[in-house]
Amino acid sequence: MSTKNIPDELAREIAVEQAHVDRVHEELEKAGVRADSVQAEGLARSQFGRQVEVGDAEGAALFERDALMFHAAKRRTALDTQYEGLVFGRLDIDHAMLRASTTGSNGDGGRDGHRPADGSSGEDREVRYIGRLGVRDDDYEPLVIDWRAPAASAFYRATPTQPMGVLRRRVLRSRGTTVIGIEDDLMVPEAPDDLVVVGDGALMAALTRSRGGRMRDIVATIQAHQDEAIRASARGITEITGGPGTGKTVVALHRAAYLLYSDRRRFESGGILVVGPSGAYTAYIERVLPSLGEESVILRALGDVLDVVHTERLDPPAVARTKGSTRIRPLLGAASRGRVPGTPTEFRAMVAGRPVRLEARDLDRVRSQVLRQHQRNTATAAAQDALGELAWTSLGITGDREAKEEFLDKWEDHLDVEAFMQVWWPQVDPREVLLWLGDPELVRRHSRGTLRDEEIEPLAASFRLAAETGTWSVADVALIDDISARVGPVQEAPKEERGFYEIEELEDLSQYGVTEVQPVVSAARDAGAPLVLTDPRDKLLAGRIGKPDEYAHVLVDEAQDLSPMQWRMIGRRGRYASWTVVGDAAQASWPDASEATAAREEAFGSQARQQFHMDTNYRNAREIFDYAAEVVRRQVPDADIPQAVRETGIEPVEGRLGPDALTAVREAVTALLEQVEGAIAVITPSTHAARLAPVAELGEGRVQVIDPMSTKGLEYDATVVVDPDEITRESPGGVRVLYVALTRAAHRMTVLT
Ligand SMILES: Nc1ncnc2c1ncn2[C@@H]1O[C@H](COP(=O)(O)OP(=O)(O)OP(=O)(O)O)[C@@H](O)[C@H]1O
Repeated sequence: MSTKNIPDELAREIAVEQAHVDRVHEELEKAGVRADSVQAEGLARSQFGRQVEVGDAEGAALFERDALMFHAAKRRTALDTQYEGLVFGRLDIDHAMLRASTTGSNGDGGRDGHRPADGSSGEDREVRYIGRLGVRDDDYEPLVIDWRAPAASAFYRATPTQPMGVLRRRVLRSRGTTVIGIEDDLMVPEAPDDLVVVGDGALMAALTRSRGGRMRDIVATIQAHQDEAIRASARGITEITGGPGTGKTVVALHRAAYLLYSDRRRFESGGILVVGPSGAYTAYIERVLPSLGEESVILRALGDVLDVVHTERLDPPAVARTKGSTRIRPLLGAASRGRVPGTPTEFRAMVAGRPVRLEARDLDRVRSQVLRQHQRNTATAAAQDALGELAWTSLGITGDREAKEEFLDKWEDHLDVEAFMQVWWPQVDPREVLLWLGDPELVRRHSRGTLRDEEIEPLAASFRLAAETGTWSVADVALIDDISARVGPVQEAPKEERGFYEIEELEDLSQYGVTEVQPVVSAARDAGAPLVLTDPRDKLLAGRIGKPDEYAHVLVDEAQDLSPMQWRMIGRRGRYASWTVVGDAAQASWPDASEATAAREEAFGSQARQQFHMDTNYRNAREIFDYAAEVVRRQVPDADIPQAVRETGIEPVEGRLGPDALTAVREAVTALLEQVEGAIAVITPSTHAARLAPVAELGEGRVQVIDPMSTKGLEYDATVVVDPDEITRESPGGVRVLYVALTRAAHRMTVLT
């Protein structure tokens, strides 16, 4: 075996790998040119009709190639945007060893690479390169194998105890198309003489690097137990649990890429939805899938699940708790079924020569009866029919079938009836229902004892705040979705319905007891044009809420934080989906675990489960994680505590905030800016947030001042955790939220008490 890290040897090895990487890029260039010409040719054919007769078989082959080339080109655009190498791994396999082993045969996927080109010996030896996508040469020989292909699995699964025929696993580090480093792991006790071993191991190199503002993929260093979760069956519910920093998020994202590879037809057309806690989180992870060549996954924060509402605003914890609990559902149900404020309480007209008079009680009865069977927004015709029946009954005529039919026929076409229906049964936007609930009396009446007295006024006040500020809160989004499922999608008013005569009719509504008419579909929403809305009400009601999109796979991260109402919202999008669910109970901010579990079970249905538990912390230096674990263990004795693998010898620094918090934090940040190269977060409770904001100006964009809840799922090179006691006090999740804050730093942490 050769000696480690001799510069000449490393340079020689890099040159060998560079030669192969160059060849791959040449091939990819050729494929790009072919793709362009195929695209141009396809365009010419579609423009001039099918002038060239192509035999069926040839046509099919051409189509296949078109698709392949197009796909390669599409992926290449994704790859161009990031600098990590296309080829990142190499396996040196000994097939004789593989045959001799009794345990190592699974998952090898057969011979799929090529003979060593670098002078290494042996008939049984094979070299396989692993990359972000598969590339073949003109003879269809694989130059690189897609990391998700079965033939690549040994790259992730081989270990010294189960080498799967692998002698050496090599990770190539590249910048653009240039190989800049090599990290080898030997799978056998002694490497054959021709196999040089360099580097200190790829994982440690990856973990010690500095953290920027975006999560990076881990395709070159996926660990065996992570690979099992990534490649697990696409069916049913896959649960990934584990403590902080154990790679749950990054593993789940690689799983999404794997699912697309393994069943592209199903998952690309059916769609994959990834839901995370906040906009900061989706911005943090948004590069991972494109860097793996996948762009078709939809990322949504909990405040962005509906197409027309985008919000980051959080309610005060107590209000968020009321809104998140299913105890609010009776209120939403009653409000959605109730009388639309401002609509008529009486109907009077002459129909078929007979005077009809219906009172509030009659109208309420018809409304309840229709809404027992229909969604309000699609039940206009049913309501008009039911009202006609009641109108007939109210006349007290019995046994005259012909007269009844004549009456109902007239009823159907009557202009007064039509005009009445327009105002009595308007299309109801689910968001308007919430605005009605700004009235505490209405909340009290409709909630029928399911809400506590002290919950009612703060809840109503939160809807009034929405109306004043023109912003919904994150918890409101699930309520809007719930009401939407009850009232049904708002039907776009067909243009002819707003004919001239109707406008005239609508003008004289006082005879129906209507005092004020508000157009339910506002002009701004009707036009569909991008408008800058300044009126708070217009802002709240912008866009039209349609039916929820459904997906083939739903991935929920930080699942422990979803409220029961949020589970219901996500469940509506995954009724026929398989799921990947990622979470850690010890980091939960939602206080009522059992209610959330019930809602989550309902969303999953009876699908089969598979569970994967991650127990190695790859994020935090051991010293930092020990500090955090100590804090959480005291109050959450059953917390799922992982093992941190990386020691730095640098303990967290404890200091005092003192009377001048800004100076103390500024000093801490200034010191950290010297010590780390990447991102730094000042994690502060809201009490200090405004005062500490100026610290963000230090360090040219490297420093962020952020609240503890918003750091969910994120990580930094270093953190300053401000006033941990206050973080615990102000967060609904208490010490669990402090635990989140204390586990965000990879390399250094300062805690100011
Ligand atoms: N196999 C690996 N190779 C390199 N880095 C890894 C590996 N697994 C995890 N990591 C890194 O560990 C860090 C933590 O990963 P991730 O954010 O996915 O953890 P998590 O379990 O979701 O954490 P939390 O629950 O605290 O949000 C990331 O920087 C990730 O890239």
